[in-house]
Amino acid sequence: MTTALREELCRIGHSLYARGLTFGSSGNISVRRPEGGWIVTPTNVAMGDLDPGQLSILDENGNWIEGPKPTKETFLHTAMYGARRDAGAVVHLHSTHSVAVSVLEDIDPADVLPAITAYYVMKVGALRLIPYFRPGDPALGSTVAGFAAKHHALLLANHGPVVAGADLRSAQYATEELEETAKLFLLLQGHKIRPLTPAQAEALKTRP
Ligand SMILES: O=C(O)[C@@H](O)C(=O)COP(=O)(O)O
Ligand SMILES: [Zn+2]
Repeated sequence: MTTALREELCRIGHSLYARGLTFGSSGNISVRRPEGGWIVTPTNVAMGDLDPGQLSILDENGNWIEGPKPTKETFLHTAMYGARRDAGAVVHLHSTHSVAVSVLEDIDPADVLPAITAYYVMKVGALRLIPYFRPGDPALGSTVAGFAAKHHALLLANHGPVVAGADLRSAQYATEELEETAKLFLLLQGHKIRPLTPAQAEALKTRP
């Protein structure tokens, strides 16, 4: 099982990198292990170079116990899991349009992007903006912990998205949907838009 999870994590990292959704050695991914603890990406490794045999292992307390040195955002991932007991995976990227939106003045920190499409509402919901912290600053962990229970998708100001999902695929797809919606939002700047109404958005919470 762990071997399959390691391979899946790397396949997703390679795919994200190949499609230009994160660059250089930016971004990090983690997944919960069925036997306890987490598999996380090592620090300073490009998503395109992830190797299933070279991933970091954390125990159930978030301590590094095996493999190469984990991402410097380990506390960010563990803060997400701490607040969301149902989360099985977390993805953080530097996807361009999401980062661009994170820099805009006059966005609503409680709900950064309008409900442009149904798919966005279903995959992301209310996107919370987190104030700027230097990457790797442990103070980011406590701030994130305060919002993550209500929001599985967070946008770190002047940095990028962090998204939790039930499993790797869910976290990946939600992060990709966030990036595409950020792109649409930027494309629509200067245009009058007609987002979904609150009633239309609310109706998406129940399955047809
Ligand atoms: O922006 C940063 O520096 C980190 O958040 C990041 O994306 C990559 O850091 P590592 O995972 O430690 O390589
Ligand atoms: Zn980052």
